[in-house]
Amino acid sequence: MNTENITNPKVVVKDLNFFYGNYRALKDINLNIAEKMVTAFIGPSGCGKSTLLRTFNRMYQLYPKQKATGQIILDGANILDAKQDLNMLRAKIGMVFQKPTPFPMSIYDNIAFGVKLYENLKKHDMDERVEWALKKAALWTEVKDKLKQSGTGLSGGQQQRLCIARAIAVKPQVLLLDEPTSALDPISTAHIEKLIDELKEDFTIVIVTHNMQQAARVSDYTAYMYLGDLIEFGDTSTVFTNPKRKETEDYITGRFG
Ligand SMILES: Nc1ncnc2c1ncn2[C@@H]1O[C@H](COP(=O)(O)OP(=O)(O)OP(=O)(O)O)[C@@H](O)[C@H]1O
Repeated sequence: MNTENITNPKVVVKDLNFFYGNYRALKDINLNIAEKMVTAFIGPSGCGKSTLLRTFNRMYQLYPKQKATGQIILDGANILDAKQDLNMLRAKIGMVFQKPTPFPMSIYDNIAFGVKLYENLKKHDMDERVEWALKKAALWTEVKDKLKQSGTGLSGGQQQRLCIARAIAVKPQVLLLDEPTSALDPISTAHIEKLIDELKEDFTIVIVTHNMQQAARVSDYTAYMYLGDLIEFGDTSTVFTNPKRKETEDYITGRFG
């Protein structure tokens, strides 16, 4: 049911369970993530959206009591496998958080820092990469004359675009966005939504959002979750206009949640 219409998925989630200690926060999730499309995870608070997103780059690895079972397959390999190199994984799967988190360094270095972890570029090539990432993140014209200034001096919306530029600078295949606009004003939010639409030309995007209008605007596919279960998954227009499950309909029409 959760894989229909996605014939060539970028990421395949198979029988995924997630545990915080003894608490099972994700229950037998099966899901295909379409390549170079936007997939949104929606559902009421605590349903497991962020937990699911974070399994994709093994964020939970930092916490000994957290555990995932099942498979998440990227490029034919299970990224949950103990043998998976986490640095390589995070180069392939980038993440942007809810609150803009620029490093306390210059705009230029915010971008170059991550690239240096993976590639040994000459100054000219690094300059080009920084410009490329800032252009992709629709921030270049605003910052090109102040690349040496601190990233923390930018506005909230600009900081979030800097974080997106930082994530894409290492040329990941998948970009995870965890409520990327919830700390932003409506104009900055519109800017980021437009950007998401442009970025899917190059990247596979997965977004967690509390805002259903946002999910409807930016995503191609939507997954509705409740209490750790994936209740419904499908193309966004169907999920929003003609959901198969009553629980989904109650949530998206605001009768619940
Ligand atoms: N560090 C943790 N330790 C124990 N339980 C946790 C932890 N983080 C999340 N949980 C629990 O796991 C479940 C899923 O949480 P998660 O944050 O993934 O939900 P969410 O849908 O993203 O919620 P929200 O929309 O409020 O951010 C919730 O019941 C939550 O209380």
